[in-house]
Amino acid sequence: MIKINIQEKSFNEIKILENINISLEETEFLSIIGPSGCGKTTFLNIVSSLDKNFKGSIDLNSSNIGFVFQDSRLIPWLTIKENLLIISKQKDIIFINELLKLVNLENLLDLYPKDLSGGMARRVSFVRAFVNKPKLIFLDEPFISLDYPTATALKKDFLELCKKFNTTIILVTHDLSEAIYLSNRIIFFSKKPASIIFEYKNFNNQEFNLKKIDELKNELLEKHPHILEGFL
Ligand SMILES: Nc1ncnc2c1ncn2[C@@H]1O[C@H](COP(=O)(O)OP(=O)(O)OP(=O)(O)O)[C@@H](O)[C@H]1O
Repeated sequence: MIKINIQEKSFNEIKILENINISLEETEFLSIIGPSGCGKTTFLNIVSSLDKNFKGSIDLNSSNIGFVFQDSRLIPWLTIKENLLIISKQKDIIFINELLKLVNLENLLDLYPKDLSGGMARRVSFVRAFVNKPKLIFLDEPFISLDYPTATALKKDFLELCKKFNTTIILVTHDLSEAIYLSNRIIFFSKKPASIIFEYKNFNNQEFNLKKIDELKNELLEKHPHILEGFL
């Protein structure tokens, strides 16, 4: 069980987050959605212990965590193999090869990041998050600026990896359709100072079906129009 209790986070006496209490079961996939600038990245920085300057407490139940960011953050002078090995605690090239195979990247090991397309580099950054078999992965808008087919294929493969390794996920996104497709729980933040305004849980989104996702989205927005507060 992961326990997040953020009573308050401020920058220069401006309150950014308040009263955010979340308990997360293992293997849950939680999406956090909220208006631009409301404090989602600030939240992720606190929860992932990058930022310890806040009132409250975080209990992750594990220190083995992975990250995926908006950009790939691969080290340009290292090959893909070296980029993955450098963060691998076990230096386990067999496991890395297996991961790359799962996302159809097995032929890239000796290439450099500059040799990859943006979509392939982002794929590698997803693989990198799994290299140490983390209990928990944090993702900050990881599908942003990818074209639709590339993002869709990557989302499918990512869900497979999450299932295979029983990983708990916290994803920050602007995109409600993406959150509905990927997660089994969505928490909506208000505009700044962000607090939880709504939570949506256990919806049936097992298969990728655009029509179904749109229906769920429209139903949600019709029943709970206040979740759009701050977006408009
Ligand atoms: N280091 C900092 N010092 C001062 N203010 C900051 C700092 N980091 C973030 N902020 C402010 O905190 C607020 C929330 O920023 P944050 O990046 O967490 O929002 P966000 O919801 O992730 O935004 P976006 O959706 O645009 O990515 C913003 O007003 C931002 O200017």
